[in-house]
Amino acid sequence: MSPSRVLVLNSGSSSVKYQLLDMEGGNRLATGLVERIGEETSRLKHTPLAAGGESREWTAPIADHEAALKAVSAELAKDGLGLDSPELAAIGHRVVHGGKRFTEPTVIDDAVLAEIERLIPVAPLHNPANLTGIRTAQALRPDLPQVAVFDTAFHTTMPESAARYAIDVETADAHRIRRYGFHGTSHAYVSRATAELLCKAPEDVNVIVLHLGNGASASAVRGGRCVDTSMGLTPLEGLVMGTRSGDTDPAVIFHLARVGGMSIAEIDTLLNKKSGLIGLCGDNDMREIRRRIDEGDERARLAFDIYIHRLKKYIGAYYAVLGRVDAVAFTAGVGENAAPVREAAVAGLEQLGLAVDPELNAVRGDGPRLISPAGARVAVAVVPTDEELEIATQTYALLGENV
Ligand SMILES: Nc1ncnc2c1ncn2[C@@H]1O[C@H](COP(=O)(O)OP(=O)(O)O)[C@@H](O)[C@H]1O
Ligand SMILES: CC(=O)OP(=O)(O)O
Ligand SMILES: [Mg+2]
Repeated sequence: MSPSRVLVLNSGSSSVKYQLLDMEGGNRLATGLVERIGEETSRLKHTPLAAGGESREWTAPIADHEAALKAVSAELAKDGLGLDSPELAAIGHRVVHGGKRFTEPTVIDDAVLAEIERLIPVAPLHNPANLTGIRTAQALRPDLPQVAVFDTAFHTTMPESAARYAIDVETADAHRIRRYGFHGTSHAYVSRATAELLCKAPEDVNVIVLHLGNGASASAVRGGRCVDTSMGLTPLEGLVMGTRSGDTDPAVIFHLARVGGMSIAEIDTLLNKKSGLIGLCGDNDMREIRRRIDEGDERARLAFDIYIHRLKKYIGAYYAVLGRVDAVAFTAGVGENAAPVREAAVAGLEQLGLAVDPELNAVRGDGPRLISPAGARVAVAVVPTDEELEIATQTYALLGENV
C-alpha cells in the first residue's frame, strides 16, 4: 500500500502546531503544540491519538523552531510515528505569505523557498518561522515531498476594487503593494463548513467569517469565493488583535517618527507586538480580559469595547459588500470559545436580521453549531476551524495529482 500519512506543521512566530493524519483511513493519529519557543519555559503538549490519546506535556527551554521540530519528531517517534516512518507520504506546511504568485498548494523546491524568503518583509512575524519549519523538515526527510499551503491563496479571488489601495498606481505596482489577506485556509474551511451546517452548497451561500485568534481577520465570502478581507499587505491591518493594532490612521506612523522620535523598527514593533489588546490593557488572552472585567477592571473593559467596536464595524462593512448575508461564522480561539465576544459583536444588529440566542450561545461544544434564534433571517454560527486538516487535505490531493 502506498504511504497515506501527512504531517502538517503550522509554525507561528513563537509556536508550532502540528497534526499527523492518515488520509486514507480519515483519522488523526497525533496532534500537538509547542509554545513559547525561544523562552526558558517552552512547553510541548503531545497527544498520540492513535496510541491511547493520553497527552504528554513538558516544559523546558526550546531555543528555536529547529529545536522545536526535532522535539516534535522525538515525541512522535516514541509512539512509532516518527518522521522516519515509511508510511509518511508528505509534510504539509502552513506558509503565511505567498504574495501574488501562489494561488494553489505548491510542492516546495528551491525557487519556492526563495520566493517565501523574498516575502519576509511583508510577513516578518510568520514567514521566517515557516521557512525554518520547512528547512528542518527537509533535513529530516529529504526524500519526502514538502508542500506549502498559503494563507493568502484563498483571497486571490478578491476583485481589484477590494484588493487595491488608493495609492499612486505606479508606486503601488513597483512595490507590489495591495491587499493580500491572510488566514485564508481557515476562511476557506469555515465558509465551506458553514454552508454545510446550513445544508446548502457553498455556491449558494454568502458568509461573513470572523477568524478571531491571536491574529484576527474578517472576510466576506460570496458563493465560496472571497470578495474582501480585513488583513492587507501584511497581517497588521483590520481587526484589533492580541498584540497588533489593526486599522489605524497611517499618519500615526509619520507622527510617531517625526514628533515621537521613534525609528521605523520601533514603530513596527509597537504596532505588531505591543498594541492590540496587550497594548490597551496589558493582557492579550481573552480569558484573562473577561476575568478582569468581571472584577470591575476599567482598562480591560475599555480594551474589550474597542475590540468589539472594530468587529462590529467589519460586520457592517461586509454586510454592505455582500448585499445579502446568509450567515456570520465565528471561529478560532476567541470566536469558538468567548461567548461574550459573540454576544457583544452582534448586539444591536437586529435590524440587519442578526441576533444571538443567549442559551445557544452559552452551550460549549466541539462541532459547528447555530447560535441564532430559530427562524432568524441570518444564521449566526460557531464553526471551529481546522487549518491543519485543510492543509493535509490539500497536500494529499496535490500528491494524487502528481503521481
Ligand atoms: N476558553 C477561552 N475563552 C476565551 N478566549 C479563549 C479561550 N481559549 C482561547 N482563547 C483565546 O484564543 C486565543 C488563541 O487563539 P488561536 O486561534 O489558538 O490563536 P493563534 O492560532 O493565533 O495562536 C488566546 O490568545 C485567547 O485569547
Ligand atoms: C496571519 C496571522 O495573523 O496568523 P496568526 O493568527 O497565526 O498569527
Ligand atoms: Mg491561528
